[in-house]
Amino acid sequence: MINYNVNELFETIQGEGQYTGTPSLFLRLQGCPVGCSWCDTKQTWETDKADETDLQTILIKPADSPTWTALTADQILGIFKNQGYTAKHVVITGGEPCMFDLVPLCELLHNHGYSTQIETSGTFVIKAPETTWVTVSPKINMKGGYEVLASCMARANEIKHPVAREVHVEELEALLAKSPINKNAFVYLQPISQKPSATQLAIDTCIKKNWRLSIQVHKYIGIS
Ligand SMILES: C[S@@+](CC[C@H](N)C(=O)[O-])C[C@H]1O[C@@H](n2cnc3c(N)ncnc32)[C@H](O)[C@@H]1O
Ligand SMILES: Nc1nc2[nH]cc(C(=O)O)c2c(=O)[nH]1
Ligand code: SF4
Ligand SMILES: [Mg+2]
Repeated sequence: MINYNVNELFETIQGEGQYTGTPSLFLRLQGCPVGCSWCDTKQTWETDKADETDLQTILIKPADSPTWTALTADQILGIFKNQGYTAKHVVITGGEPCMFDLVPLCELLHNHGYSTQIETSGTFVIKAPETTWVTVSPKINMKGGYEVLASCMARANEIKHPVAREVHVEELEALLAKSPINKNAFVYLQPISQKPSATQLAIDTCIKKNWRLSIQVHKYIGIS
């Protein structure tokens, strides 16, 4: 049975991409080797045995921390059912969730009436059912290898690319030119860290390219 290392589990409103505004159960998995300099969840990078804790500590986490607990798919479903949550959309993020085989977890959730979405960097093979909504935020020139990234791009329901400078737009254009995406997939630009110059770049480029804008709504309204 697969153990998923869980950093956080909470109910909120999806703040990014196509599902923005959707009440969602967030499952943040521990571990990511990619190392983006601007990453807003650096507390998830290392899976240190000394940071292993119990479920109650994870459920009441008051602030970002590297603590995690190992849970099976059945335990995660049990928590979703027993916590009094109303959201029926589950967002699996991290860290890098595709370090885990997400098929058994997503299938179990689908069988119990939940929809699922994963947020991934495109640096690991995506192991999730066909009906899982896949958000790929491609980590270009990072560890992982091009073949994996290309297969993730082809699988994506949406591409969501963080930008702060023109070079980030150019690297996405270069990737899209050599790496086909689904004809129904959406392309989003997301300003890095709410910087006004990044937001302006994203606005201007989205209008020019007919792409979509994803601002991290949760950060503007001060929710997790
Ligand atoms: C924290 S990552 C976790 C999932 C996965 N590792 C990934 O990168 O997609 C979730 C999303 O937040 C984005 N992100 C991370 N730090 C950001 C920042 N400072 N500003 C804007 N977006 C950020 C990522 O690119 C990704 O789309
Ligand atoms: N509200 C909210 N929406 C989000 N969308 C993607 C997030 C992430 O950290 O992956 C995130 C998050 O941390 N909070
Ligand atoms: S891949 Fe995702 S979690 Fe990993 S460092 Fe980059 S933004 Fe952070
Ligand atoms: Mg976040």
